[in-house]
Amino acid sequence: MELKSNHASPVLTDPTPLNKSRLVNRLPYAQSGGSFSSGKCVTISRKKPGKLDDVLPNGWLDAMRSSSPPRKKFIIDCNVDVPSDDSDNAYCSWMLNYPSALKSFEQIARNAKSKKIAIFLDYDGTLSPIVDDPDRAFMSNAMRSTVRNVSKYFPTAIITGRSRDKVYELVGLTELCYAGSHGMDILSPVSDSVSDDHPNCIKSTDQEGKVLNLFQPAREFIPMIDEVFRTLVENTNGIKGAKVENHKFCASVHYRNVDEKSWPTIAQCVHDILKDYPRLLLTHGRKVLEIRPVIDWNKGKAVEFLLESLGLSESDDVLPIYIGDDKSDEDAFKVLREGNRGYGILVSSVPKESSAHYSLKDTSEVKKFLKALVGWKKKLEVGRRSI
Ligand SMILES: O=P(O)(O)OC[C@H]1O[C@H](O[C@H]2O[C@H](CO)[C@@H](O)[C@H](O)[C@H]2O)[C@H](O)[C@@H](O)[C@@H]1O
Repeated sequence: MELKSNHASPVLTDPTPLNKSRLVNRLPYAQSGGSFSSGKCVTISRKKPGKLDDVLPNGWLDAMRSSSPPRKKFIIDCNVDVPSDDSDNAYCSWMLNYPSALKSFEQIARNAKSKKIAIFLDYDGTLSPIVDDPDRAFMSNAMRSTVRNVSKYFPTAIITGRSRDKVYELVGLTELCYAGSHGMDILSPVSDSVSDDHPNCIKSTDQEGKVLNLFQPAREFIPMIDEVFRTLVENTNGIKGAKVENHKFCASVHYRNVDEKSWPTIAQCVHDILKDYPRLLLTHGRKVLEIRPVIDWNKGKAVEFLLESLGLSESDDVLPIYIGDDKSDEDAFKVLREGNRGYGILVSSVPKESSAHYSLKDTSEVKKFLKALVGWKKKLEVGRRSI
């Protein structure tokens, strides 16, 4: 499989040649999955959910079980108290590798002093706590006003797995840049550093009529995702608690509210779909299975693209800070760590392997950290003015 990693075309070239089975499929964007008898078109029946006739790949169910462990209530402070149980103990030793961004604030501020900070924020689990109903994952007004203040002092972007429209509806701040569908849908400032004749980049306007760049590297997948979304809705219809979301460039199947006994059925539905769409792949989020295009694009690439759009990619005096809680945020943490360019901050109340540099326990610590950044910057500016 050939991956083109430049901005111009991150799309993976079709991994399977056009074959007969593709011609007989009654879903226009699906491939294979049907039988072909010479010259005759055979209608493919969609499988009824629950028919476990194919073996799920190893690890699917384990990954589903381990995703999004319950949040831990903190009664201890690793720096002060003696850990009270094994899990506290494990968390405290994990924090030696991922120190608290709040407790390390002075150190972060020292390194940021002569640099331009750019802030990248994930939404679910970072700005709004994880809740059972994805449609009710509201951010508090206090968090909203904190993010608004952050954007007064630093270029700020939200990078989320949700659709761009949905996250804008939830955040509602015109001052920010938004990247939806894990970075596959970016609305960013028009900049000289992003070429005008970019095939995946068109001019668009925001809610206030401002001209912006709209970057959608998976544009050609919109009808395919739409088709997959409709099939998933149909096939998971009988599974109590299942919820399917269409994020335009990816689709999500939530199983947080599904009885664990039915998780194999959910997994099978998704597995069956993926067999018919070799240009789509599965990723695991927090109690959610996500189906997205096989393209060389992720939240890390989105950070790089946004830095470029903001005119911040070419200098050493830029310090990007990315805060996120999910597996998909790891791509962004990696970009920052590997390029030795900034700080990844993982939001987690349980130990997790991560490429982040620091950690915060939950959304309330995220708010404290963002407030601390604003307070520090304000002081710095007052200090500079009085010199
Ligand atoms: O990249 P993010 O902003 O973190 O978005 C990732 C997914 O977030 C949402 O699902 C998660 O949050 C829900 C609300 O708290 C929760 O019910 C669900 O279990 C979590 O997986 C969103 O609904 C997904 O579509 C995003 O992909």
